[in-house]
Amino acid sequence: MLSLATVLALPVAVSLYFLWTFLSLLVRQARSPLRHLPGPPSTSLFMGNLKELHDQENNGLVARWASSFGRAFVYRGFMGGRRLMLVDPVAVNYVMSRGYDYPKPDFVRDSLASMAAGYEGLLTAEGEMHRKQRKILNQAFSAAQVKSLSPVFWKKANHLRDIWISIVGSPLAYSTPADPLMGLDVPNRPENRDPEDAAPNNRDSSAVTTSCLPNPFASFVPSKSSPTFPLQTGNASIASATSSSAACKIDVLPWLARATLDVIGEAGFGYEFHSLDGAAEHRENQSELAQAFGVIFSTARKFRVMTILQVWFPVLRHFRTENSAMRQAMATMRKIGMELIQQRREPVLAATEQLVADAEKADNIEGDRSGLGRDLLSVLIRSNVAEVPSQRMSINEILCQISTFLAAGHETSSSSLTWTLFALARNPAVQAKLRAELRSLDIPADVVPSSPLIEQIMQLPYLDAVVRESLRLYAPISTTMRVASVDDVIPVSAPLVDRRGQTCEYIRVRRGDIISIPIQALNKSSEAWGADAEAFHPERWMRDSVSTDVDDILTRQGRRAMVQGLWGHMLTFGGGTPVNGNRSCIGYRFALSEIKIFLYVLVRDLGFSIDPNLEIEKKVNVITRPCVKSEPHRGNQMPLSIYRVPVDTHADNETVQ
Ligand code: HEM
Repeated sequence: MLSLATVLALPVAVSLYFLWTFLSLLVRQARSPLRHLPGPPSTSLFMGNLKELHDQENNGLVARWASSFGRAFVYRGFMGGRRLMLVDPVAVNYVMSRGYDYPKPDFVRDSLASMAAGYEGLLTAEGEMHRKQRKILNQAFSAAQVKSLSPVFWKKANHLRDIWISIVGSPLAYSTPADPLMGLDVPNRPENRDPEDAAPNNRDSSAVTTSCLPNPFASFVPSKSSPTFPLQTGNASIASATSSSAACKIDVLPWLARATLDVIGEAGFGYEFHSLDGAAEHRENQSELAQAFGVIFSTARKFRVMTILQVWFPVLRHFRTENSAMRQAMATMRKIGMELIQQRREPVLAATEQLVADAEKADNIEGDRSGLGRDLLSVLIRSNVAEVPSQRMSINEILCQISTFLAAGHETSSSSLTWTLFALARNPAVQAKLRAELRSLDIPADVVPSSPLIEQIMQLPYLDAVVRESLRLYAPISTTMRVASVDDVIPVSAPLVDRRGQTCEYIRVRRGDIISIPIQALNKSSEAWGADAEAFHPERWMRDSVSTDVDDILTRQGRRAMVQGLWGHMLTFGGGTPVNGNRSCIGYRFALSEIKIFLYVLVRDLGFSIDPNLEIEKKVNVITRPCVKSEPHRGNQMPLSIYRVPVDTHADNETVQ
């Protein structure tokens, strides 16, 4: 029998814990040097400035704050917690290039981990574990290895092109409403509904999405619309402009998400998701793993009060409620990951042993390892049996990498492709010029191009300029967050004046201070990119007769961005250094190659336009996705009109709406 004292002790201990945690956080906040920096007033006791920030991609809030408060200012997070926002290029470069001193905050890692990445995947690992994994995995993303994946990109791009052509040819054939996420309806079944859902019949509208809790796994975009719907009246001009075919309105977002999931499944792991076959009449082809991902992503998109409390009270992270569908989905992911490893283990290890034996026979002590498979799964399997601990990954680490790469590797690319097609639809002259360039290379669709031909696609200057400009204006990951793991001083490009009127040569931070890096706002800074920074203007990247070096061209245009970043003077793919934490995108070559090949295949034969009255907004839930402003109830979508462009159409004659 429990004594009364024991019964009372538990709630008292729990209350004390919460009080203690809360008070120590308040004390820490009060003592943080960030309190001296200027910033906007908090607009909510509980949410700080987060509600306003939620729409920052559409209202230019960060730029306005920066013009009022300077290049480093403080805004308020949950319960008024101070967060440092950096738009100063020197400060941004300093933080981003010190990935291990400035890791991802715990609540970000927790959030990523609970959505399939686990704590041991490349996105979530920190310190030595991350350094080891990055070194092992780099070989699967070398330029040569990515080049060898071109046939997969080509095949999937053509598959999508054929589907769109068949829809354009016969709109009604696809008019059955289908869930864009492979027809999944699992989370909507009453038995699978999450008890925390306020309005179970209106699942997504009850879930507030936010950019404050980065979650790349929240990114499978269950738009509420059918991926295709028949052409509406009023678009007759498109049909007449494209004599040989009518246009069809298609929500390109879910189609591109399917295509890029199929790409990473096959290119990374030799796994067929069959998600492009997932239109209404092919549901039986959808893979088990695709369905599991659907459940995980749609559950992960929800944002609840509990999530906020878990940021402040870490103990609550142990009380995550997962419904049965989520638990089942996680188990399926693990099971299929294990199957993939088992299937490939023997051939990979046999090939490795053979190479070692051959090397010994040839008295080659170093061992020629060039013949080893460098695909992601082979690299992972070999790492599991490596003798040297610094090259070895456990089975759990490998399983985490599989889910990490499947998730991180497809939604970013599909978001990027979606926004590029949107930009082309909104800029018909750019689209026509690009198509003319693409058609200058005559590659038959039914033949996988040779390596030199693929290289020619990669080198097309206008295609390159369009991709750069789109990745600048529509960075799929629009904000990233870091936390100071040590007390530090961050250098700045010019002295700051703090709230006390004192001039500071640097920013002082304390261990535990949270830092926001607004990637998208930096990419659109007029200081770096000029007065037309907000405009889609691929010409800014064009090589000219004086120079073929884009860096040189940008400098001469006075547009040289001051942020270093991994690629193109932008943080679109993040940044970092091997010495102190390279947290930049390991898959950027993969993404660039995939995006260029998809654009080549799709834009060469198909035209894209958009109703000029449609207002498209950015919605951020780690990944930036489009929404139609007047149709928030439909969720994420990008309805474009697609039509065939006859081969004899010349750029000058193209009258695209
Ligand atoms: C347009 C497409 C893509 C964009 C814009 C993009 C962007 C980024 C960014 C900004 C980061 C750093 C995040 C942070 O530090 O907070 C990142 C990390 C990462 N990306 Fe990508 N990514 C893309 C495609 C891909 C692809 C195709 C893959 C894999 C096939 C991939 C795998 C990863 C992984 C594993 C990380 C974590 C790296 C680490 O921490 O060491 N990404 N990506």
